[in-house]
Amino acid sequence: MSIQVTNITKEYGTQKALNNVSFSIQKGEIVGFLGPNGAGKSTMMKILTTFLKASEGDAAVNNFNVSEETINVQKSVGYLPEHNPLYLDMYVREYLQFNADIYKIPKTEVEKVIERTGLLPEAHKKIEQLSKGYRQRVGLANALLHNPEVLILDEPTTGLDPNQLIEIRELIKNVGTEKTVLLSTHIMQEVEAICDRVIIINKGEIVLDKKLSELTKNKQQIVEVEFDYRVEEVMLQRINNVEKVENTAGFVYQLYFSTEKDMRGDVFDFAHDNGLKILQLHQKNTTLEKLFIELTKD
Ligand SMILES: Nc1ncnc2c1ncn2[C@@H]1O[C@H](COP(=O)(O)OP(=O)(O)OP(=O)(O)O)[C@@H](O)[C@H]1O
Repeated sequence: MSIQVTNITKEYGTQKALNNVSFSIQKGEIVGFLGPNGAGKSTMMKILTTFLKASEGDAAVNNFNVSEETINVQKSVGYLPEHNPLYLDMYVREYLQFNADIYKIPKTEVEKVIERTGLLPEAHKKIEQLSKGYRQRVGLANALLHNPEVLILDEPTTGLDPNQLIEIRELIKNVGTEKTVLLSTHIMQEVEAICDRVIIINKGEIVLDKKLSELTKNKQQIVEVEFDYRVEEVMLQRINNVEKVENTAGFVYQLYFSTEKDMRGDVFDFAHDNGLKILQLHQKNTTLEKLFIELTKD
């Protein structure tokens, strides 16, 4: 098992940030740790990376106990903290070489991670000159330097613009083909885009732990479609299995279906039969979003 958490409780004074939390993550899984602000995500990650001690319970990373075998845990884990601390006046390559020296990592590894994280064009720049997306890449490169088996990423895409977001997600997905990844986020689409499994935490307790493939088996489905022309909602209601139609903007419609069948083909046929052009068409899975709201509301 890559990560094993058993009945972890963490108290800050009288406040319980984590309450009897247990889960395990197998080698090679990419798991999204999803929860609203203050749910306890960072606290859990700090315990797994040995920065904090739990008040009660036990955890192991790569089969090393976090309170007894801290050095081995640190060797096994690459950690990107929420507020990625960087020495802004250092150059990218210099910063990574500096960290490699501290941990006695060969310089050749620095070049490997620079290449792997797409930092080559920026490696000669000062960190302060980099965009937020590239700074996150530096953080990720730093977390990968010692080639750890497990990556723990605390909100790695917060504050990134849509292009950077896609790039960093791709990078994480790529890295995740070889490593176990636990990443925290508030963003459901992120989990859907990157993860195999989702753990939702609310007020220090796990409220859901499921494979994404199990969630998508759900029968609810929304197809969002943009036509080149206005369409009467009663017309759209004629498409098979439509339960509800919403005109969300201009000629954009959300069609709610209650079936496992992928309905995009039927929407395409509808457009074709009615002489409409489709400007965009995609299927949205509402399950995770609905579950999140349901499970984390007060
Ligand atoms: N050092 C601390 N001292 C006291 N309380 C703390 C400390 N760190 C966190 N907390 C509290 O513990 C709870 C969980 O915080 P944590 O940072 O783990 O949540 P989170 O899910 O990571 O939130 P966010 O998404 O906002 O980063 C919060 O109520 C927070 O205020």
